[in-house]
Amino acid sequence: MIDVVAGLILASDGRLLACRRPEGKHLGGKWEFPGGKVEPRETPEPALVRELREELEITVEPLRQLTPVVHDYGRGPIRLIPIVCRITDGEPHPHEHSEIRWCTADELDELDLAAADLPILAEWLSLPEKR
Ligand SMILES: Nc1nc2c([nH]c(=O)n2[C@H]2C[C@H](O)[C@@H](COP(=O)(O)OP(=O)(O)OP(=O)(O)O)O2)c(=O)[nH]1
Repeated sequence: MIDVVAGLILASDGRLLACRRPEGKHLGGKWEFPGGKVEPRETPEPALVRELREELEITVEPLRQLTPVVHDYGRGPIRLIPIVCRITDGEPHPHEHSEIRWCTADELDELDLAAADLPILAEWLSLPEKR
């Protein structure tokens, strides 16, 4: 099982940052919550901080973890670990995505998200307090 962290980056206005995977890559054109694979002997929160520095040039503070989702795209199972976080330093500049967008809950619902992200969005939308 491969562990992948995904950051639900929460802005002060309640929007979340959605990122689009580049064409040509696995799941190209799909939207996701940015993050990546957890390395051996790494734990999810430091992995998220590392990945978001690399991908977006931001520093984040993890706030809380939501329910992990196990999914198989036909290349073996991944465990997608969602972590709500906020930016403590920097503005997002995409290095590995074709597009990034701050989205309200309704806007997220309209995006063509990667399949493994759908239960994560559903949990987020169901939370009475979005923080
Ligand atoms: N980072 C991230 N990956 C996700 C999300 N949803 C989702 O299904 N994935 C999948 C895509 C990949 O199969 C896997 C890890 O993605 P990655 O972006 O870290 O790795 P990668 O591009 O090097 O993946 P790969 O092409 O080598 O498979 O998790 C998500 O919200 N964020």
